[in-house]
Amino acid sequence: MSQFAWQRAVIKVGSALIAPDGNACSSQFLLPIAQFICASRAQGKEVILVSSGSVAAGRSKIAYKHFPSIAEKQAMAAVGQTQMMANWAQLFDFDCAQILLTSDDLHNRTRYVNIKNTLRELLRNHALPIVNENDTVVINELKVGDNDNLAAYTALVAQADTLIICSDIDGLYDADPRKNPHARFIPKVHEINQQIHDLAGGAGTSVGTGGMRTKIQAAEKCAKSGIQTLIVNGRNADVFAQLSQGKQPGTLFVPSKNRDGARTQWLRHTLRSKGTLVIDVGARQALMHKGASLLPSGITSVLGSFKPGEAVDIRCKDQIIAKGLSLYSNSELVKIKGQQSDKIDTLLGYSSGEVVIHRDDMVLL
Ligand SMILES: Nc1ncnc2c1ncn2[C@@H]1O[C@H](COP(=O)(O)OP(=O)(O)O)[C@@H](O)[C@H]1O
Ligand SMILES: N[C@@H](CCC(=O)OP(=O)(O)O)C(=O)O
Repeated sequence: MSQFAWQRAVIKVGSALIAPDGNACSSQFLLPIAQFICASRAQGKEVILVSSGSVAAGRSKIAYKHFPSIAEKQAMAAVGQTQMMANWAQLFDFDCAQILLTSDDLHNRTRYVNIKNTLRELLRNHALPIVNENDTVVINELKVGDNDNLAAYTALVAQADTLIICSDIDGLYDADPRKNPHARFIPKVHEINQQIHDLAGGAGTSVGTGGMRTKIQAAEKCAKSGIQTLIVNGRNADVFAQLSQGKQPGTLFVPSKNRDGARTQWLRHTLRSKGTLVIDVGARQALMHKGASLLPSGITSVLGSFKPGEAVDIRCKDQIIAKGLSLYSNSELVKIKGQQSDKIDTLLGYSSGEVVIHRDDMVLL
């Protein structure tokens, strides 16, 4: 079995472990995880917990008909969150700190910095941060939506070196083992490409959200930032004994060698796009394969409302291929799209440069 080393980890625990029967908290699977956290801290390692389960924990407390509405689920989360926190807190003899986040918080620079500072202070004071999505205040479009991606964002903000996702399955298989009994286990993934994304299916139980699909997305975010991700079966106590001995159970996603710098990370993960530039196939080719900047001539349409300096998605046909900072506003781009760069001056009466998005201000997605 391979060795597994880390210093600062985000450990994500899914609903299936917090509330295994789907409607109340249980400590059944949490004890080995808590023991592992304590043992790791005693070795000088730092841990941040991302814990799901508030909706499942509060399910039996809120009346609903066949399927709970969004408001009913939000009420379940509000009741369940305190129970989930209490469930963890009883397993530790140090302070637990509740952090509830939304996607907005992670995409706003001031809030992002505040989250980063709070996490740093909590770790410095040996408290255990326990993060969940703030389900009360978000509607679907503004949600991170699943705690796998929330855990990846948390690992980025906290500058962790490792993300450990504790699920109800041993790791990644080449098909969902709940549906295909012949699925084969994959212990290590060196590159997260389309083929790996295609292996992943949805949630395995009614309490899980996102399934393996969102775990691979989380692993990809981390890999691009130099963070390793391990998916393990949190129902198997032996997994945590192995981790404590520095061994690697589960599926390890090796971090990318060409890790993003801080600016690229900011562009890729933190900045929220205010609009979309649709480009033609020639421009796509130039961006994807020639390292080119985006010129007005390759833009076929402009969507959304944005100012110069704001982030936009770059789309070709149905695929968003890149994101970048536009030097021009949407109304300026409507006038210069499809035109040669030397016409910008004449069309606008001024020019902010011959490119619309400079290569240095762009990330391929
Ligand atoms: N290729 C795959 N390999 C392993 N598990 C998969 C795969 N595709 C889908 N799954 C499903 O993902 C489930 C775990 O995700 P999920 O139900 O969201 O749990 P969690 O609460 O841990 O996030 C597994 O139980 C399994 O059924
Ligand atoms: N905020 C939700 C998290 C939902 C979620 O992502 O669940 P899971 O797939 O079990 O990690 C809750 O606490 O119920």
